[in-house]
Amino acid sequence: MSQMERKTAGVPTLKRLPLYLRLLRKMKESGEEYASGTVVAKELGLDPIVVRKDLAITGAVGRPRLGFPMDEIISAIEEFLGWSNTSDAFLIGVGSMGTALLGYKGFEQHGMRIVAAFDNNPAIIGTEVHGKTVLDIAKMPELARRMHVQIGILTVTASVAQGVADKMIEGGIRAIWNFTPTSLDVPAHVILQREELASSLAVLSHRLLVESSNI
Ligand SMILES: NC(=O)c1ccc[n+]([C@@H]2O[C@H](COP(=O)([O-])OP(=O)(O)OC[C@H]3O[C@@H](n4cnc5c(N)ncnc54)[C@H](O)[C@@H]3O)[C@@H](O)[C@H]2O)c1
Repeated sequence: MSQMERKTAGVPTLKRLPLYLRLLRKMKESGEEYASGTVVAKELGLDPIVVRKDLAITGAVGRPRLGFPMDEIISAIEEFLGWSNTSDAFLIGVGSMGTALLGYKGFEQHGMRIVAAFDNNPAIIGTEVHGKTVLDIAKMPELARRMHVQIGILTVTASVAQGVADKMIEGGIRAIWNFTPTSLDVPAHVILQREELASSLAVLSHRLLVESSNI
């Protein structure tokens, strides 16, 4: 499929697809050969109509009364998310957050491999963190270019985030996963995804507050 033909989906659908994938991989492991939207919806506590629409957008075709052949639906979701080919990523800022992300082995199952980590602190450069030797940030743009790295994970101190993002872009990085609270200014061709634990916590705290006042 060419880039021009590729369908896109809304953010809520994109966020649900990994949940389906995790469940379907588990179902496959336990020997199931077909998956129906109804079963997926029931397992995940979602509306079956929503699940059916989400799965339809991946282009997978269900069989009457059986559902989707397991391998087909799994490949269709992986393909749709761009997870069928693993993309290389650089991580910049090997502090508490960066170290935690470097230690997470699950990213490869989700289409991303952290191939190198960088910092500017001489006490950190050259040390090994979760099996990766931390490199000097000064080498990052040149290495990104040479290795054709497309994804940059930004876990530096907030005040330097823009400058480091500029360096990523200089190195040809096209997608930045921004864990800092800094709003980045980037050219239109660069994809930004901001991760904010405080936003999720706000939802949790508010729901707890409402539930508590209703008891
Ligand atoms: N997204 C979230 O929900 C969330 C949660 C906690 C922290 N954060 C943010 O994540 C970032 C990292 O937090 P942390 O607790 O790991 O901080 P930290 O101080 O432990 O780590 C920051 C790292 O960035 C490095 N660094 C600083 N300037 C640099 C530069 N110019 N080039 C390369 N490396 C540089 C530092 O040497 C350090 O190793 C912060 O911006 C913080 O606000 C985000």
